[in-house]
Amino acid sequence: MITDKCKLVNNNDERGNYVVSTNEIKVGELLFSEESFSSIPLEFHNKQYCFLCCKQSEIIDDKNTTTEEQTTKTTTKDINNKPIQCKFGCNMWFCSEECSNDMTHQLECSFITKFIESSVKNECDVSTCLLALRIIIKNKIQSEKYQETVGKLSNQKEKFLETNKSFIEKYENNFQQVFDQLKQENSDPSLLAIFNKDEFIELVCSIYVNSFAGLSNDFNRIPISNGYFYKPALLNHSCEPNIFFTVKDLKLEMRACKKIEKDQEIFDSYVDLLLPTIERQKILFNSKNFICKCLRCSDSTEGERYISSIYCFHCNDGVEFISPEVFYNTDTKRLEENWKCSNTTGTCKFNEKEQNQRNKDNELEVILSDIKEFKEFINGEDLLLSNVNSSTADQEMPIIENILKRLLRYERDILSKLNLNHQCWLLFHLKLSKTFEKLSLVYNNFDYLIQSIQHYKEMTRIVESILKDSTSGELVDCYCHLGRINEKYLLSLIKQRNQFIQLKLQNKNKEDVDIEKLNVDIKNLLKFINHCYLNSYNHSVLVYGNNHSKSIQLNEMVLKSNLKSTTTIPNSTTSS
Ligand SMILES: C[S@@+](CC[C@H](N)C(=O)[O-])C[C@H]1O[C@@H](n2cnc3c(N)ncnc32)[C@H](O)[C@@H]1O
Repeated sequence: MITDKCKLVNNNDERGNYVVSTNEIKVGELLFSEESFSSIPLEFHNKQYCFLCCKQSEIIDDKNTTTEEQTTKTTTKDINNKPIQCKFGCNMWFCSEECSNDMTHQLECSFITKFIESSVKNECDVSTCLLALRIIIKNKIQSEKYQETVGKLSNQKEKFLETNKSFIEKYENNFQQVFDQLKQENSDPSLLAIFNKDEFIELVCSIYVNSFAGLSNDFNRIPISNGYFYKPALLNHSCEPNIFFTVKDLKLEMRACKKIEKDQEIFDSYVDLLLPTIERQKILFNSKNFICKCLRCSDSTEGERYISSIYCFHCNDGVEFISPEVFYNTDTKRLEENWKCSNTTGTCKFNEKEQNQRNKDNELEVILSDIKEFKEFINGEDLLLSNVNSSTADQEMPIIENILKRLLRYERDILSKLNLNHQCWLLFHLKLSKTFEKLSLVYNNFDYLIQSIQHYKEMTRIVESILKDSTSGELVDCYCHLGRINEKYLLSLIKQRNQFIQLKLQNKNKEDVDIEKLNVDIKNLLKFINHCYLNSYNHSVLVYGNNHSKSIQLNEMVLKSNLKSTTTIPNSTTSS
């Protein structure tokens, strides 16, 4: 038994050991709560994250500006905890004296700068190297705990040697260079004796396969830490998982995101579920050494999600789609796609061709290359948008207009050929929603906000249809943000209505404005905002639990936007 709800099953096939439930588990029920053996913040130079416990503290910036995200993560306790810089030499930041004086850190301190520099030079992942270093030291201090937990995780080095030998060599070189340098500098031999290359490499492989990312506590969910846990690492992967995990500081919690029957296998997901099959499979193959055979991966339509599907250019009826089946080619040793049309009547010319010809079809190749170009374009423009503000807007506007024009051209020429759930549509709606929201802020313009809302709604629809019957952190964020942008729209509407009333009172209103209709619109909008926050809250309680800061915050937003508790429609100065 791992907990009272699940047990480990020993198994020798390629999937290895796995975990099954011992009872029926309801959606939202907590399966595990475990503190990591060791963790490392990803932004290790940033004073906002404690280098030891990864806790995120609030930094009040010099200009005293508070963004939406900053507000969400502020807590009174955090503000009181001023970051402390390491006094042993590495200059990292800690949340408290206790963390900065920790024995593990004192022992690792003199290695840190060298490991960072060498890892960058050798193109090794710095956080993985720092985490391996910390685990080795902690193993010496808490060897019993190590042996009983993470020390039992299966060895992953052999699999990496089989599939990715150069990966191992890269990390071996890195380790060797750091230690040669330390020896030359006459570092304390008793300290150097703690480390050996084999243990380091085994840990690096294990961290790649078994570690868990902690995401920021705001609604952007940016990866901020890498943690090494025991029980959670026993779970196998599925692209249709039945649990959702969250990491906060050092603690990982897993909750059921679907109902789990007794004796059913428990799966988490090692990848972003909004990605199409080929991208998920590449990540799993390259960093976790296996090919996923779950139902979603085995079906070219991804269980009718159609994230990679293209309208069939032969059937041309808007009903049939060409979709890829992903497979591992043992000759090329690569993951490849086999394309096929969904038309089963035998009338599709695309399907009449041999598989090889289908994959090399000219028209298909053009669309796939267009998709690639579109994705490169979408990923390249974020920086520009984040820099725009009212003072620079006039200079930036021509560039933004150009981006919008290009996006609309892509919509007409490329996206119109893709299923409405295609990954490109998701990226397109997200990008346009962000762009219009930014523009509405800079120009205080109503129409931009409406467009931003429309695109975000469509994006939320796609996310929902990908996640299907499952609850998830992504849905918490989607509904919360949808509520937020609608709230901005609500404020604009109220402001407009109040202006009309003022003008009417002064008999200056030349337009025949229907104030009653505006009031109904405002009421309906408030209802919709409440519905968004309620949805977000309901998902949050299931995936993060009642006491999580997001659930508490969302509960307040639900109450605030509840029409029944709001006796009058809020005016523009009191509502927020
Ligand atoms: C975090 S471990 C999970 C526990 C593992 N089965 C064990 O015995 O230690 C991840 C490794 O398990 C295997 N694995 C996990 N999910 C799998 C799946 N869906 N299909 C095949 N192998 C899988 C892969 O070898 C992967 O690198």
